[in-house]
Amino acid sequence: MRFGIPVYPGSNCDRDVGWVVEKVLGHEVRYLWHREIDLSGIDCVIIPGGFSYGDYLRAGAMAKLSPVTEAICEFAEKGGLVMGICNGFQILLEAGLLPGAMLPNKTLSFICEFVHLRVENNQTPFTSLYEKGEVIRIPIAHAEGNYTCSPEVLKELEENGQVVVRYCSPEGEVSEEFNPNGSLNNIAGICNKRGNVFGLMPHPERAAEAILGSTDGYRMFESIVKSVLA
Ligand SMILES: NC(=O)CC[C@H](N)C(=O)O
Repeated sequence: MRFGIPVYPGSNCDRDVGWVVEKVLGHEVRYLWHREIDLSGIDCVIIPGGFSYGDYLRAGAMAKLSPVTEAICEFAEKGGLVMGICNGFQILLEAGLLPGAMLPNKTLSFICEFVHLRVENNQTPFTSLYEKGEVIRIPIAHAEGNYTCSPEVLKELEENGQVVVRYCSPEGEVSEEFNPNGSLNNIAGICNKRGNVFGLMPHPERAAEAILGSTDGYRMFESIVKSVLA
């Protein structure tokens, strides 16, 4: 299958995601410069992390206006699979493909560390190869990962199972102590109602090979392949 990876001025994880897709997963990649509008032949879009447009205004606020983002919105509208990692998640929020917004981390600092996540929903195309309730270890690296939304949206996210991964302790306990950035309800990643758009702050591509210290992120890529080729 073929993955599309948009590249905005300031993206910096595009090649990391491309490496995992091509060299580890063994599938095809097409890099999509931010002016690209043709997504034909692409089975899944992965919006990579980084600092698109220097994170000016707000992270993702300017990338929302790029031609490729409009094309990604149309792709998602048609049911195409879209995963946004870190800055990619921020762009999905700004573009309105996912509800809510990001605030600066509660620490008011950039955080780069391994965290634990509890898989809350394994009925998505991105998480089907995990167990429900499984605890995985994946790194975060961001300054604006403090997810927020209205009480109504939060209720809806929780009731619909749209909270896909949550920050937790190594044993799976969800509490303020194990919330690195202040995110509402320890939310680390959410999907849309339809389930074809998924955004998360942690970086699965940085936990996809043993040499990186964890392979827990790899099954997200494998889950996508399974759902597209099944
Ligand atoms: N690795 C990333 O994508 C993080 C950068 C992100 N723009 C931030 O909040 O700092």
